[in-house]
Amino acid sequence: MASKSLPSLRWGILGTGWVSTRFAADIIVSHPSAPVQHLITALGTSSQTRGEQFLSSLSSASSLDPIKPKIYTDYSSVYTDPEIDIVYIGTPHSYHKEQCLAAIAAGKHVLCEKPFTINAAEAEEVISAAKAKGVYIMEAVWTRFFPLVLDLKKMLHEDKIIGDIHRLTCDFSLQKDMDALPPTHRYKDVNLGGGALLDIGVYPLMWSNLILDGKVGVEASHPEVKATMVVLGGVDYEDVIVMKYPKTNRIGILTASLRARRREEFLRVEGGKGVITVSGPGCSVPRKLKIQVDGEEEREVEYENEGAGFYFEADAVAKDILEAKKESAIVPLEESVRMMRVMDDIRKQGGVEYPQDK
Ligand SMILES: NC(=O)C1=CN([C@@H]2O[C@H](COP(=O)(O)OP(=O)(O)OC[C@H]3O[C@@H](n4cnc5c(N)ncnc54)[C@H](OP(=O)(O)O)[C@@H]3O)[C@@H](O)[C@H]2O)C=CC1
Ligand SMILES: O=C1OC[C@@H](O)[C@H](O)[C@H]1O
Repeated sequence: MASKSLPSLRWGILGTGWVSTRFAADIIVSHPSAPVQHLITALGTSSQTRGEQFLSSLSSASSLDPIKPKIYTDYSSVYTDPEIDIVYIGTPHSYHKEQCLAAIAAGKHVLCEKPFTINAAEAEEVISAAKAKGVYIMEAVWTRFFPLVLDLKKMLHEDKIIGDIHRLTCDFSLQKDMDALPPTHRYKDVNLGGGALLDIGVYPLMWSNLILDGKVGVEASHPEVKATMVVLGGVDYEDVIVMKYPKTNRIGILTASLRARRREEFLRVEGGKGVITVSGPGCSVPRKLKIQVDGEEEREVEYENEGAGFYFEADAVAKDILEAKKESAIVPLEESVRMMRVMDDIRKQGGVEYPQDK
């Protein structure tokens, strides 16, 4: 259990699906560096049964004490509950905008799953509302908070261990049986923001910006983007994206697929003095660096963490809120808008249009 002397951050979780389950399980376990005790105060779900299943699935249910989460079968009760400080949005992409706006209007802080919204116009609307209300909001780009990523940034950009970075390749593929999924599945339904780009293509784009640009938000430059997609039923199953960063003279080839085999080694960065590759169970979950520097013995660095590792981002959010910040320096709001603009451009080139674009 977390020390009783820690302040608490009271979460309301929207949606009881895949990511909410993992997020909740990770944050209720106390970690030595946690700046707060994370408390899950309430769930918003479409059904009482799903809410109960969600709570019983949390492996260490005892650490949910001293507060037993309330189950609301309407999401709106989460926004108005005075015992909630922050709303975590773990629902399909197309709900993000309206749920962010509703939570903000109720004066709650927000951590919203990636992609932040469906397009840049929606992202701008949410950010304006959060700024007007004076609440904290962040897109849950959890990968940026892994210690491996913080170390890699230092190796590449401060210590420059592979010299000038020239190019990278990055892939995120999930081998889904797309034919077997119902048309209403969030991977397939154009009304839910279906397709590979918004769901998993966001991660290769994140690595590309992180490595080839090195800056985020207003400090980052505007890359040139060329893209093509395989579009079936109105959504992209396959994406190939070429990124060029004129300011740094770096280039990247990014791929995402909902029907190709997952690659353990998903990222390769090449520089003038060496190569670094990154592997893990998914492009979102980096676990191992392989470092090859010219003239040195190759070495591997493995990173382990409890659970999936969502507590790194949750702790960073808690720290920001304790410090009365309104946005994250690691995932600033302008970076989320920039990502949405790049994805708008990629979709335009690839031929994917959502109802929200009209
Ligand atoms: N950071 C990360 O690693 C990950 C992030 N994500 C992001 O999280 C979001 C949710 O993804 P994921 O958890 O995989 O999705 P799931 O389909 O597993 O869960 C989504 C939940 O949202 C609620 N919901 C509300 N309306 C709908 C609807 N029309 N269709 C389906 N569900 C609905 C349901 O909860 P209920 O019935 O309880 O209301 C459902 O369980 C996405 O935006 C995705 O990009 C997803 C996976 C990993
Ligand atoms: O963010 C994600 O990472 C894991 C994938 O399985 C999921 O579809 C995606 O939303």
